[in-house]
Amino acid sequence: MKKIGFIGGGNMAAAIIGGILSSKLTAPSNIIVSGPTEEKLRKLEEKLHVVITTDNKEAASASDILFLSTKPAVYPVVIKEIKDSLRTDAAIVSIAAGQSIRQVESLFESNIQLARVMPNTPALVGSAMSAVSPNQFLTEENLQEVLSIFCSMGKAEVIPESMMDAVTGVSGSSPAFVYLFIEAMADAAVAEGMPRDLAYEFASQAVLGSAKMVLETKQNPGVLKDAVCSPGGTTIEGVCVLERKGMRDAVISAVRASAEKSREMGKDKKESK
Ligand SMILES: NC(=O)C1=CN([C@@H]2O[C@H](COP(=O)(O)OP(=O)(O)OC[C@H]3O[C@@H](n4cnc5c(N)ncnc54)[C@H](O)[C@@H]3O)[C@@H](O)[C@H]2O)C=CC1
Ligand SMILES: O=C(O)[C@@H]1CCC=N1
Repeated sequence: MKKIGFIGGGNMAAAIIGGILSSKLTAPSNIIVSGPTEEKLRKLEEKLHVVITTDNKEAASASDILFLSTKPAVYPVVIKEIKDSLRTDAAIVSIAAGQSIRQVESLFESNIQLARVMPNTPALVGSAMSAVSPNQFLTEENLQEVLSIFCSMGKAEVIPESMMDAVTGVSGSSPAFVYLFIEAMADAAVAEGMPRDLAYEFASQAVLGSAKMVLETKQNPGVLKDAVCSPGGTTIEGVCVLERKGMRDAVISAVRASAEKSREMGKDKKESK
């Protein structure tokens, strides 16, 4: 069984590990996580029963598939630390926003097998949307391994790297936008007298069901929207308010701002000067 390592055991690593374990892709004993804070790692160990270490090199040398799951700013430090400890055929999975394949390759200073991936936190509940871009050295076998990991926790598509900034906005960051939407809908229901827990259940199930309608009926969202708006009814009143308040413009601007930030982070330092 392949060993899977994580350099950095934060939110996204925990979501991916949770996804891998719930789908029973591998046993917790085949997963090793490294990080600087022993106390934080102990919590992961207690919850997920994975192997932990404060030594990044130990995690790197033990792994066939190694996730770089620290913040992008820490990449230069951790890559310098681990680059001489990699297994010969190891595949590196970089999940950092805005870190291009070229940037990561140049930090390793060798022909590493690399997949740039943008997952999202719904991995934890088996509903991730992940995008995978392989570099030229990633073998077909390792690409399939990486895809099987991300398919075990939701959907995954191989995409050209040029689409990665758009992906970062539309699926990497967008869960936060959707949570804002759910929270706001629930606040409104509470204001109308609904208990808070019931309000979250109703708002979340409505979002889940609507998303399933788009995915499963494959109808245009505009057609599905029209079917909810009875003539002279309740829904069109709400739709008119959202249009007046610029909801579409706000959402488009938010997704594009995330994509733009990713693009900016991906520029080489000398390019951005
Ligand atoms: N949170 C999300 O929804 C998503 C995050 N990502 C990417 O995942 C990466 C991690 O993001 P989060 O989990 O949100 O951040 P986080 O802050 O929760 O996790 C980062 C982890 O790295 C650890 N770390 C810091 N310095 C380290 C070092 N020198 N060696 C080893 N570990 C170190 C920290 O202790 C922390 O546990 C980022 O690159 C981000 O762009 C990608 C897609 C979605
Ligand atoms: O906020 C971030 O930078 C990360 C990447 C996508 C989602 N979270």
